Order: sequence, then C-alpha cells, then structure tokens
Amino acid sequence: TGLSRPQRMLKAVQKNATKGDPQSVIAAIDYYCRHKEWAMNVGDDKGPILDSVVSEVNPSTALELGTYCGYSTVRIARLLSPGSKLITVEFNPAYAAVARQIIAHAGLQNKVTLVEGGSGDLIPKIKEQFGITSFDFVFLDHWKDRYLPDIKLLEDCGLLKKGSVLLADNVICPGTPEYLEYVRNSPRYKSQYFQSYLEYTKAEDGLEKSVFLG
Ligand SMILES: Nc1ncnc2c1ncn2[C@@H]1O[C@H](/C=C/CNC(=O)c2cc([N+](=O)[O-])cc(O)c2O)[C@@H](O)[C@H]1O
Ligand SMILES: [Mg+2]
Repeated sequence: TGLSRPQRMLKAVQKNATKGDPQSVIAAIDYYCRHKEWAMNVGDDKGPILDSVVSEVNPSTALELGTYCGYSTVRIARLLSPGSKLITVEFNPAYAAVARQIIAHAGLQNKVTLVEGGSGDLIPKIKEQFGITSFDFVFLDHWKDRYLPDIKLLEDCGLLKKGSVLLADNVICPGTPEYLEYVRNSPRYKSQYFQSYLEYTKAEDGLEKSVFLG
C-alpha cells in the first residue's frame, strides 16, 4: 500500500479510536503495536509509570524530546491541568505529520505544541520563542546518545529549576549508559530506576526518574 508504519498506525487510530477520547487513542495504538506491528512507543507496560510521574509532578510546563507518532505526547497531555503546556520536539517531518493527526484525534492539540526540528537547535531558543523560563517535567525518548548532551544543554540554558523532574525511556534497552552514569553520580540529581519491560515484549527495560536539585 506504500504507507509507512507510522501511517498504518495512524489509520488504525482513525479506524478504532473515538475522536476526542485520549484513552481510546492510547488503547488503539497499543492494540495495533502488540498484535499487528511493533513500534517504539513507550507502551502499556511503561506507560502507567509515565502517567504516575506526570500526575505526581502535575507540570505547568513540560517538554518531550522525540515525539515519534505522539503516543507518549497523548499520554502526558491527557493528564495536564488546564492552562499547562507540553512542548514536544520531532525532527522527522513525516513522523511529525502523523503525530499531529494522532494528537488531534485525541483532542489534545490545544495542550500540545509540536515543534519540528532538532532538540539541540530548539532548546536554546525556547525561552525567547515560548516565554518559558523553566520546565517542571522533561520526558526523554529520542536518540539515546542525545539524552546526555540535551540535559546538559537544558542546564546551561537555565531551563531546569530545583525540583524539575527528568524521566528517561529505554535506560536498559536500547540503553543510555552515559546518561545513566551522569544522573546517578552527579550531585545535582536524585535519581531512581523504575523497572519495567520493553514495549510489547518480555525484555527488560525501565524508566529513570531524576530530580534536579539546583
Ligand atoms: N535530536 C532530536 N531532536 C528531535 N527529534 C529527534 C531527535 N533525535 C531523534 N528524534 C526523533 O525521536 C524519535 C527517535 C526515537 C529513538 N528511540 C529509539 O531508538 C527506541 C528504540 C527502541 N528499541 O529499539 O527497542 C525502543 C524505544 O522505546 C525507543 O525509544 C524519532 O521520531 C526521531 O525522529
Ligand atoms: Mg522509547
């Protein structure tokens, strides 16, 4: 059919999920990726851990690095209080196009700003472009070798404040060794590992929650 995997995922959402119902969008993607085609969404094993951290932080400002198809964007945005904002960054235009439609199907487009571009280019511009002084919550799920440089960039740009929470996907599989070493050994972070499973599989993976101490 010439459709890409993200486009096939989008069709599954449009066919099986109720417009304006984020939970049905999440369920439709999880069903598709578990039974039809695997895809690198944070998924329904790690997803509840993401939900619990977002609910605990209840962020006014949130940042996601690596939108992909928007699955975790929907998971995060559905939990945000009125007036809160999620900025999500994606440099692949084809993925961004699918994500916009999935976010819209969930009815969450007013809570989400999807920025097309590289995190390294965007982060230094966030203050001036969005008037955001710091992020309460950051979800890292992009290329794994970008986690460490990007949080150092967030620190250098003054976008983290005492209590800011970082949550990183895939710290075991595919793995982010340099990032883990840094957040677990830096005096500037209090880090905690949440063991789970790689999406839609029985392999181990987990999320690392790191609180910035200022
Ligand atoms: N610097 C940057 N700025 C903006 N967007 C960027 C970016 N770097 C990557 N991206 C985007 O973020 C996504 C990459 C995710 C890598 N995840 C993965 O490679 C991954 C792999 C497995 N796996 O192999 O099992 C499981 C997982 O949960 C995974 O997240 C893609 O949509 C890519 O376009
Ligand atoms: Mg991931």
